[in-house]
Amino acid sequence: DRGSVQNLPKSYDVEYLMPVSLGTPAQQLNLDLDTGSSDFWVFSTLLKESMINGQTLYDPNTSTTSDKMEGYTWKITYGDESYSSGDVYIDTVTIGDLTVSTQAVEAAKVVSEEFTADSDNDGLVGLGFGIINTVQPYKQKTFFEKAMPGLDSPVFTADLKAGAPGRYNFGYIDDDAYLGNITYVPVDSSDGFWRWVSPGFQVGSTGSFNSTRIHGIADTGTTLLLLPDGVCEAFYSQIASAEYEPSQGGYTFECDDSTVPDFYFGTDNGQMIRIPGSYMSYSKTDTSSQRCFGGMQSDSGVGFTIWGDVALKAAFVVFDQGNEQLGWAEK
Ligand SMILES: O[C@H]1CN[C@@H](c2nc(-c3ccc(C(F)(F)F)cc3)no2)C1
Repeated sequence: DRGSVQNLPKSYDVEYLMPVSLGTPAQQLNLDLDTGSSDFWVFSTLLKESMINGQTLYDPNTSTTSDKMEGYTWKITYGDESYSSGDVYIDTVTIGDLTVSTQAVEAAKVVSEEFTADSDNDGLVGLGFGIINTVQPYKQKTFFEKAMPGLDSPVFTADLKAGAPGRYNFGYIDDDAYLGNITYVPVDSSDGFWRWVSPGFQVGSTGSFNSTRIHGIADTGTTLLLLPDGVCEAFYSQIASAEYEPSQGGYTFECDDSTVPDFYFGTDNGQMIRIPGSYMSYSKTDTSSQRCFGGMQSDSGVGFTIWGDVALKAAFVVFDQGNEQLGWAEK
């Protein structure tokens, strides 16, 4: 079996949403696929009105295939301190023609103000590893873990694009979606993340390769590229107008600065992925100024590197759960 679904970036590629069908008759919601968490949760009719702001709600009571998991609850907090919690139902879920008939659907009863404010986002599909699922008393499998046994191949792929629709595929690798070869690196899933080690980085096409092992996770749900301070300093030192502005929350530079270099990160045996300099001007810091917030920022607040959308949208990425490895290819 296999599936394929288009993903759509929101403005500034802050997050990528995909259509998902839940229940019978099908209820279609737009969800955020997040490889950095492992809960499948949705805005639902269990929410108070004050927490809803245009989102599409999953209504378990009108689905003829839903069953409430009595006594089961969930509560999750994300990297930006946003959170949600609620009850759990079993129902059928279809993503890109791939159906899981008994998915644990976590129906929100409470969401934080950040989720309420994000009116396009109807919930998250966590495709990290199930050991970090938050459902109590017994954790539940991710959509991919439920689908995996029936798939042609135990993989899903992420093809995120800058300011354009991309695609998530399940169960197969589309050889027309990338250039050259896919380089695989081992994944340590013990903390539930897609954690891998990059051998180093290079700033600019003429820069030297810096061999320094960078431990981090591939996280489709994080917008930016969060890297060790030394790497950020090496990159921003090459940009004439770059400043570290704690008041703005990190590195900024003039949006029209023509000295912004490309950034390359190593995967394995000499392969590097090139992130175009244009991906590094994330957003205007405020309406008046012509300064942009950098797409690369320090990971010091997190404790490990996060290869978020700024990096992932430069590559074709294979999340190979069957073999616990990540595949990287140029595109
Ligand atoms: O926790 C880590 C796991 N992956 C990262 C992640 N963060 C979110 C998120 C999405 C939407 C919102 C909100 F809508 F603005 F509230 C907040 C956080 N989704 O994945 C961070």
